[in-house]
Amino acid sequence: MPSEFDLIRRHFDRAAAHCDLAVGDDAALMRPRPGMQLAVSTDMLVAGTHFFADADPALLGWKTLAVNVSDIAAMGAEPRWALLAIALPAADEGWIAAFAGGLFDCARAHGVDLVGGDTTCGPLNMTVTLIGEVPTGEAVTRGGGRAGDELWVSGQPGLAALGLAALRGDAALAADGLQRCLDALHKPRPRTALGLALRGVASAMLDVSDGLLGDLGHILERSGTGAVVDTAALPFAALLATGADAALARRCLLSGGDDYELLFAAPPARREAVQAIGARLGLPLHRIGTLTDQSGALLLREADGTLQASPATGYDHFG
Ligand SMILES: Nc1ncnc2c1ncn2[C@@H]1O[C@H](COP(=O)(O)OP(=O)(O)OP(=O)(O)O)[C@@H](O)[C@H]1O
Ligand SMILES: Cc1ncc(C[n+]2csc(CCOP(=O)(O)O)c2C)c(N)n1
Ligand SMILES: [Mg+2]
Repeated sequence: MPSEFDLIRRHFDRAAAHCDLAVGDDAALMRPRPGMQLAVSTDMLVAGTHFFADADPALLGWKTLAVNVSDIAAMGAEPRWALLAIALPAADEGWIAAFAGGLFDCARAHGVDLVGGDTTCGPLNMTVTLIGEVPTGEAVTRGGGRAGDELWVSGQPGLAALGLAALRGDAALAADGLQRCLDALHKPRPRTALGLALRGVASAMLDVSDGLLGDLGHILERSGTGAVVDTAALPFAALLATGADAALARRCLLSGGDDYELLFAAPPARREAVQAIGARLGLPLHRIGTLTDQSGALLLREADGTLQASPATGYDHFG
């Protein structure tokens, strides 16, 4: 049976590109580049709550890091250093090797060093702490939105929630649609390049983890604004193309969660700049509404022009 230290050495100790001291000592040593602020975030994944216990370990490794990279991207920061705290029910080396493979794939794709962590025996869960860098004063927070700013969302929110609904037997999807939804659920692609490009363009930003309307509520709260969301501008077509029925597609897109898309506000004068960023990155950016001066009020404008108030509720672990 491998020891805790065998596991760390074999699976989690890899060359780190931009740190003075990584895995193996009591603490890691990193130097932020001059003129940079640190952006620090942590996110935990728990078996049964965030994933099914029999999930593919390589995909789980990817997602464990990706959901944290997404938070750093949402600040307009560059992800740099990660710490991984993991509890494992057993020293299953095949499982751990596959998990580490997926995690390091994501680390390589986003320029992240794994610099430390903690490995214990216990119910399966993992927590990554991710440290990023952003030029001092340039981070994009949730609180900079102003009435009149336009609201945008990247990519295709709703796919992951549809995938989860399918796994639970609550949605019957066409085979290729199901594949696309499961890929979104299991392998989120954090929008790092978009987050960086939106520095100096977006007035407020966050990543959508708990559902579009619920997370929009955080921007409204921190920015002291309201919002009108045009449901006709939301990207339903790709969800309907999976074979999902319209009511489920709407529920998944508006409040499903697990999207890891960026939701941001930008002044109308920056509309062309936003569109140019989307074109350069080959990433659809949807202009889905406007911030208003009615603090906290979230309204949905339907295709026929009618306005209806909507609660800004999203995924709630205790709700
Ligand atoms: N136990 C805690 N102690 C201190 N701060 C916390 C704690 N839990 C959450 N926070 C802070 O509360 C804020 C909101 O946390 P939350 O986890 O909802 O972030 P999020 O980015 O909206 O969601 P996600 O967890 O999906 O990334 C963050 O600033 C986070 O650091
Ligand atoms: C097995 C299983 N059950 C439910 C979900 C959905 N889910 C869990 S937590 C969460 C919000 C983000 O969490 P947090 O705010 O903790 O980052 C979502 C959308 C899933 N992916 N797998
Ligand atoms: Mg977040």
